[in-house]
Amino acid sequence: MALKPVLGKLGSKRVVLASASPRRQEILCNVGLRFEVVPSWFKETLEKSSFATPYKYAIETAKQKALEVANRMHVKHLRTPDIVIGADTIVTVDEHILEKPVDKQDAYRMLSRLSGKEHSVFTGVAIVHCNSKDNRLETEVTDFYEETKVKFADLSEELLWEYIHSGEPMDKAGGYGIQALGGMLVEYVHGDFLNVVGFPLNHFCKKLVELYYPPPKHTLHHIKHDSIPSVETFENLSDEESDSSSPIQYKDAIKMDRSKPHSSGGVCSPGSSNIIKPNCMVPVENRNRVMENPDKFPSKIVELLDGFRASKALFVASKLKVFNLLKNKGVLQSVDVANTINASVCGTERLLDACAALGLLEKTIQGYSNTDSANTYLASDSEDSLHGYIIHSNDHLWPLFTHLESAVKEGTMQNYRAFGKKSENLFQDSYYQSMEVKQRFMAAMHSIAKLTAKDVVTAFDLSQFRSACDLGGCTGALANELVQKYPNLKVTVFDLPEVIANVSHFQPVGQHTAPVTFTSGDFFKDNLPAADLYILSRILHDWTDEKIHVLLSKISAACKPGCGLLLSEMVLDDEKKNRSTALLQSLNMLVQTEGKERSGSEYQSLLEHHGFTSVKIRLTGSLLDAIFCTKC
Ligand SMILES: Cc1cn([C@@H]2O[C@H](COP(=O)(O)OP(=O)(O)OP(=O)(O)O)[C@@H](O)[C@H]2O)c(=O)[nH]c1=O
Repeated sequence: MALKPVLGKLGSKRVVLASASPRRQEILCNVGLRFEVVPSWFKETLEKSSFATPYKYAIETAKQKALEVANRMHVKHLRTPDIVIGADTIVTVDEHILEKPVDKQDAYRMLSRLSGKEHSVFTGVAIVHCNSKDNRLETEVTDFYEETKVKFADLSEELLWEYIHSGEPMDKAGGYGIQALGGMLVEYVHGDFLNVVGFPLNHFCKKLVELYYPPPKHTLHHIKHDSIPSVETFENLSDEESDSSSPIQYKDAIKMDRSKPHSSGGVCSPGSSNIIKPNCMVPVENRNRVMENPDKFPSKIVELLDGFRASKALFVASKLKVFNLLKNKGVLQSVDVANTINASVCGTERLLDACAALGLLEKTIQGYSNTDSANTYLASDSEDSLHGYIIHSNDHLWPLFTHLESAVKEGTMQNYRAFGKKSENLFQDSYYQSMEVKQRFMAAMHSIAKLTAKDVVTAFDLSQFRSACDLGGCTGALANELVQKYPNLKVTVFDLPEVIANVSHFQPVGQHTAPVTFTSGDFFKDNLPAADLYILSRILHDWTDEKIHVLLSKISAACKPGCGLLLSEMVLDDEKKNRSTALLQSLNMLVQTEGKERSGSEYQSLLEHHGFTSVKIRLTGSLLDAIFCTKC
């Protein structure tokens, strides 16, 4: 395949898209690029008049977005990404730069300016290569821009307002979306259509070729097609060569591999499903889609086949406290590990080797030691440990998943099959039936909440609220993060009495912020504590739509106009085919609860039904996304 090597070069790298734009995510997803999404917090406030041309402004904003994410990820001691991609789209007309409208009047001003005229859409893109040296972040930035000209038809007042009331303009530069209803306003497009949508894919691929391969000019062919912009093929690029760590190294030039089956040369054909056509919704490919070349080894399928073995190796090493031992002792031979954990030498050696091959441990001639991420996330006594969730996965989720087939056939939870107990009252019967199970469950929820809380509380500006109530807030991990970020906020955690009785040993020590208050009760039965911000984190996914309506109507009744509601859940894409972690989590909800994961539009319609408006969704790139709305 001629196209694959270009993106294939990024296959072994940790690529981060520093953008909350769902369109950018779709465009890159559609071509099979694997990446994480970490939206940038950079505020688009650069002084426009200080830039000689609009595109320089777009490039600089794109650069600042990407650098902010690169720095944040580095500082947070997450694994520093290899590449961060940032982009910024602006519309220019009559020497004015139009960004996203702030309200409907602003959208009106923008669209009436564009009416009957040709304007330019610029997208600036920054590709930031990151390198962590002596704990310092080094970055190398490559940037470019693309311009597309678009002409609008004359827009009547009626059409204009109808379009504005559709809600489409609000999160889009220039106040329109050419890929949807906005396409109906357009007379012509000159240039790259995807550039208008938010990401100049063709130019991006050319940049990758420039970065990773010396372009042998004589082999570039141009293909023209009526409806599609011309595309240069990259057909003599092989994806078999070793990956160079620096993209700037031109010397490891690509070699033609004529022995490999080639595509017929047409990069984009009219029938190709990866092309976004004007006025039609973009099909989103699953980023983890099993794309195998049948002539080659089916490595993706084999990886999936192995998945359960890898999970179980992690679970068992965690259960046997191997990571705690190595954190304390540094480096040990397998025999010493075996003796300490009271296990066979031959079994321990195989487990340690598997963990090393999976990247959880380092293996040297001196013996085995923890990787940095094992020290941070796998040792049970670490601040950010995931140990609780791992043990919950082994002891609770694993038995449930062995009954996945029955769950799929019957469409119901499998608690009875897995544990011999009916779950009439889900939490009481499944998680709080014994002290041991309850503590394990709380530790699991605590570790996930700690891992995700910062992303959730910073997804939206909540500084206008004075009191918050985290319904089902369990150990208070999210609440504690909230009071750190908003010291003037008084936060109450509301949860079942069994939970509240056990929260004390999960509280942070030495924290100098206002304490969180814990109140016991059942949010389905009891009155809710008064607050001007309610929070439901990983709650709605436990329940059916009917029960969600009961809960939301109670919250809605407790809310005065202007009160906020913050949800955090894994949000599925609307077509439910793109976010495999969230889709697997939905299977996870099937085997153990009445609930499921939902898409952004599903949450939106549930919320709007109860008078919550201005529903905003932030994909955080972490394990939990955030949804915010206000009571009107
Ligand atoms: C003209 C046009 C724009 N857009 C969207 O407008 C946003 C631009 O804003 P941005 O500041 O570049 O990006 P963002 O959405 O704020 O995301 P981020 O990268 O996080 O700053 C992006 O979404 C684009 O798709 C469309 O979807 N269709 C169109 O026809």
